[in-house]
Amino acid sequence: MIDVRSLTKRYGSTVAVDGLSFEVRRGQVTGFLGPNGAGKSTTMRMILGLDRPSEGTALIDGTPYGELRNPLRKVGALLDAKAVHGGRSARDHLLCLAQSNGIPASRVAEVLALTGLTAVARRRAGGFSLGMSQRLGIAAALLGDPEILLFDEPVNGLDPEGILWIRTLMRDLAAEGRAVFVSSHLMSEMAQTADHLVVIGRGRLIADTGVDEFIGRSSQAYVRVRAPRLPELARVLGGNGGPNGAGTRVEVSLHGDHLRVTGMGAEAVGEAAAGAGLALHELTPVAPSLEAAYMELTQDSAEYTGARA
Ligand SMILES: Nc1ncnc2c1ncn2[C@@H]1O[C@H](COP(=O)(O)OP(=O)(O)OP(=O)(O)O)[C@@H](O)[C@H]1O
Repeated sequence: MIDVRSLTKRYGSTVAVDGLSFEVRRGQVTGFLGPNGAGKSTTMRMILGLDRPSEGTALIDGTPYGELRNPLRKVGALLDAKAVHGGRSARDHLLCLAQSNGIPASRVAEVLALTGLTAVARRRAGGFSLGMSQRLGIAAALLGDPEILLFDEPVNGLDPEGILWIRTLMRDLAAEGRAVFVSSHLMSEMAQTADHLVVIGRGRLIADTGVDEFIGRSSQAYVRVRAPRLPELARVLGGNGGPNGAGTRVEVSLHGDHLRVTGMGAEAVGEAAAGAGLALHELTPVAPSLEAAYMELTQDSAEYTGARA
């Protein structure tokens, strides 16, 4: 697990990261979202011991990265795909990394195969396309078979096939029980990949929430519910009413044969119905625009925003 506590980083008068606290757990993909300049890369660099925090801590299973005995076996990271010695072949680059980290050379062929690079393994990494470089960066991250993985904007500049590949890989790694922490400034991308979201703006935490709750909390999203005993269900949900745990008002309105519920996620609606012994015929989370939910949340915290028309 990654445990970030009151993490702060100042560069002169710039506060890049401001009292950030969150956890990244095993078995799920945690999306790290924020507008450009929000402090995502700086946070990742501090987790990896590449930058020293001004205040606070970032621990890997209770230990700072710099004190891990076999860091590559514990944590794999892709920060900058182009940060590879261009003159070496992909295979030599990985062999070198394996050797200096006490990882058996046989693992190199495995990660080359995993990332689809076997056929180009003897080619110079300097001549690789961005997509191939990303794959090589990911191969390096996987070399030590680590339990924890960090990817900084891994799909930047990739074609749809590359994006799908990375998305599937991250899901598979989480399904194997690893902690996957991946940054992005695009909500749409994370919505399809992440289980959990840590959203920051101007270095501060804005939301630390499951993807479903995040969508449910947006004012634009609602849950569509059909049930044989609609009026009763409306009373139960409305009666839950008032501000819910997240501080949002629950609103229930009747639209023909169904209810629209805002301020409550589908899971909560289902459980409230079950608690009251009411059957459901449909329970559909409707998110008109995830991007809009994200914009709504981060608009005040974007460092660089264009002038509004
Ligand atoms: N070495 C540095 N010296 C001075 N300021 C820095 C340094 N590194 C980052 N910053 C500043 O810290 C803030 C956060 O930057 P960071 O790169 O962490 O954001 P980010 O969320 O990763 O953004 P992006 O999506 O654009 O990469 C920005 O204002 C940036 O200009």
